Amino acid sequence: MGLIVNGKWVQQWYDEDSKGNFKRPDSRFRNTISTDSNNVYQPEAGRYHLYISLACPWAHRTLIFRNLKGLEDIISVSVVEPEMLENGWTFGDKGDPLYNLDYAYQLYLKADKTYEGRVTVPILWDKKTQSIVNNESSEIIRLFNTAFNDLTQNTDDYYPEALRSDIDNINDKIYNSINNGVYRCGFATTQSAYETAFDDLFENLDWLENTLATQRYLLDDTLTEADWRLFVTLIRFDSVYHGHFKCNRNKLSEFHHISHYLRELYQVPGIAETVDMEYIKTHYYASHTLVNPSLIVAKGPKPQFDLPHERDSIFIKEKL
Ligand SMILES: N[C@@H](CCC(=O)N[C@@H](CS)C(=O)NCC(=O)O)C(=O)O
Repeated sequence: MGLIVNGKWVQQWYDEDSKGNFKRPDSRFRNTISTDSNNVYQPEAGRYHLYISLACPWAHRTLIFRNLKGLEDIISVSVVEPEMLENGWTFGDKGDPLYNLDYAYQLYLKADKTYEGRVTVPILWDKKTQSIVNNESSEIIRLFNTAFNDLTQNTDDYYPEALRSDIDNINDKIYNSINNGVYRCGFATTQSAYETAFDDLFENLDWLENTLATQRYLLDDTLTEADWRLFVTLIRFDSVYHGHFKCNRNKLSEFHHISHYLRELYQVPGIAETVDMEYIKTHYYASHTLVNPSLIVAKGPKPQFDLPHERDSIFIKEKL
């Protein structure tokens, strides 16, 4: 674990404030892909490459959108090693498919030799200019949602115009309390920072359980980006966050409606293959040396996301 300082990789644990609250830094590469004539990054098949970790929930969002939007033949993808230790994300024996680099930080320096800061995934890379287009998942999924539609003819829209402000509002609520909330629990370094994050997380999971009792998705009957952003945290909850990050007031499987909602999303075509629970567990348990110094990977639980769900029957019945 570390960051780039003065063009060099330096080992360092995550940042926190004076009260022991975990601080996630802002992403630095924020370009877009569009047919705008003055935009450097045009939608082209084979031009872009996505570097991800299957463990990282933010990277997971981008892999999901690549599948949902039929971009598998347009944007290539590669997966870093599950463990993230002294050198940060590493490419391992398989190597970096583009430049045969060893570490993701070398890619950041290749894109910008003056880059300073954390080296995070996902990374959307441009093979043509040999630079990073964007390393912020919330923006990459929106690019994937529309930028390549003319190439794929896939016009499925997970951020429809009419729902944008509602999606943005719900994303903010869920990001702070749930997506980043589990990290605020796991990486807190004081009891009070942990307890504040924990209470906030479970208050919002209670709200979610009640919400999903009466509506199928976060934005009523429309499956949107907001659901996929939430999904990546829910799917990791019982296997990782409950134990490793001490989010243990309840298991997610004890929330009836959330569990059925989670199964429904998992069973959408193209999604199950984006989830590799053994890789996910290996990353968290065997990378966070401060949280789990033995690096022993928890053996359970056995995921049950393939079980039937009742979302069709409940919500169709309601509409009759
Ligand atoms: N805001 C970024 C966050 C990405 C992020 O924090 N990724 C984590 C993995 S889950 C990472 O690469 N961390 C490495 C580090 O901070 O050193 C996004 O959504 O893309």
